[in-house]
Amino acid sequence: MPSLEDELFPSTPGKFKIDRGHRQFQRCFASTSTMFLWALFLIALTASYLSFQSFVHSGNRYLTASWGGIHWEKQIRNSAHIQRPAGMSVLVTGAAGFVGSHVSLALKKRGDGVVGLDNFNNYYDPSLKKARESLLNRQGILVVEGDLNDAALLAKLFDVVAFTHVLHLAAQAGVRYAMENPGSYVHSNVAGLVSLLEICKSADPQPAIVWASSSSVYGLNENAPFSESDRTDRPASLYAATKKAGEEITHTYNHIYGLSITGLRFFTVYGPWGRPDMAYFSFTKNILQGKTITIYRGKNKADLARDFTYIDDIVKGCLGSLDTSGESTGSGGKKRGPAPYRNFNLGNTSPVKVPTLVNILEKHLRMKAKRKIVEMPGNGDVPFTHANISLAQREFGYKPTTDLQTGLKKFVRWYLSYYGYNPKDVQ
Ligand SMILES: O=C(O)[C@H]1O[C@H](OP(=O)(O)OP(=O)(O)OC[C@H]2O[C@@H](n3ccc(=O)[nH]c3=O)[C@H](O)[C@@H]2O)[C@H](O)[C@@H](O)[C@H]1O
Repeated sequence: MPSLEDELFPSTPGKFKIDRGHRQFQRCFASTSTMFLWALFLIALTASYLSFQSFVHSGNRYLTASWGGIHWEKQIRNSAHIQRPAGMSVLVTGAAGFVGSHVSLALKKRGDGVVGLDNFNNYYDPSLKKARESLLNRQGILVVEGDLNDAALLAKLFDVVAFTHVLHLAAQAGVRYAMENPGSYVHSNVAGLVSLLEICKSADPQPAIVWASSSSVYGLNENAPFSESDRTDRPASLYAATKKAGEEITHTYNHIYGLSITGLRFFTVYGPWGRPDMAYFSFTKNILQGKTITIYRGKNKADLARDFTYIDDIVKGCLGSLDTSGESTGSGGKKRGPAPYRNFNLGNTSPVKVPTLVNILEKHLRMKAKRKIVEMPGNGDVPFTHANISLAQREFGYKPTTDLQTGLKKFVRWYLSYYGYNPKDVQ
């Protein structure tokens, strides 16, 4: 009997004498088999294509990802290592940021384990973030470069370390920038927050979460000082709206999954290693460079005022919140009982007018500012902020101790040394 190959491509046509019926049967059989072979061939081809694609995809991840591997995991474990009895291992998001770097150092200093996460974006000079990272590295704190929205990275971090706490400070900050780049607020403050909470809720054990909300949630509230029980449903900027959304989103995760949540409403935090986009920082830079500074003024020529809060006081507030956070009750995505849900004001309780802030800077810099006073543009600013801190005082003894004069003096000293000014030339 001829082979199928012979039948398809006979070497000597007419070699075989086959009767009609038999020939028809053979043709039919041959075409079915051919189709079968082609089908097999196509399936094999598709399978190889798909596995090649998946190889390329995963290969790319391993080639481009800045994380992963045995050495990396060892570094993470070392960084998270707890060195005091009953200490905590904390994942600090935004660790290369202003507040994040200060709190990370304070945690490490008292013997807690710290792993940082930061995307080092260029909202402001990333070299300042890198300089803060170097400080952290010198104290044995690793800062992983990555975004909150990278679920695979977050999951991996929780695979490697059973974090007891997450201090979530990574965010798109800045009130006025929200009009320029609204998407970045949604990306970090809403999508990024949910991405982080998804991992935390599934973790076993679940960590307790302390995160940065903002005084801006009070928006158009006119009760002074601002209390946690005041209305927060009239935000004046998209930034404020995303922080308010964060408070609602975290409430949901507390309610459904038993995550312990503490939101901290920071009031205009300032100090050494601060954020260049903030007024006290950019005023300092411009005064030193002899440039004009723009000072906003409210309705009826009323000066704007802020409850400026010094970084060391904020650090104490963060530590107090972490220490009293209580435990999450769920595990692996299942709630086992009610967990704490808290929001606290962390302010200074003594608002200062913006022109007074400028007077203080002039005194420390021994230079006169060139002032331009303009009416507050409708860009999300609120006329004043003022914190009532009695709740945080009661819960964890929060008591700010640095006034604006003292705090700005420390900031100016840091600024001059960091940017290489000779203080004698300035002061
Ligand atoms: O507590 C918060 O939750 C927020 O605090 C901070 O916001 P703000 O209180 O707006 O601080 P900041 O920009 O320093 O402006 C201070 C004052 O200077 C005025 N201001 C500002 C710029 C300028 O050129 N001129 C001017 O008069 C301005 O009108 C204002 O009156 C954080 O940036 C924010 O991320 C968030 O954390």
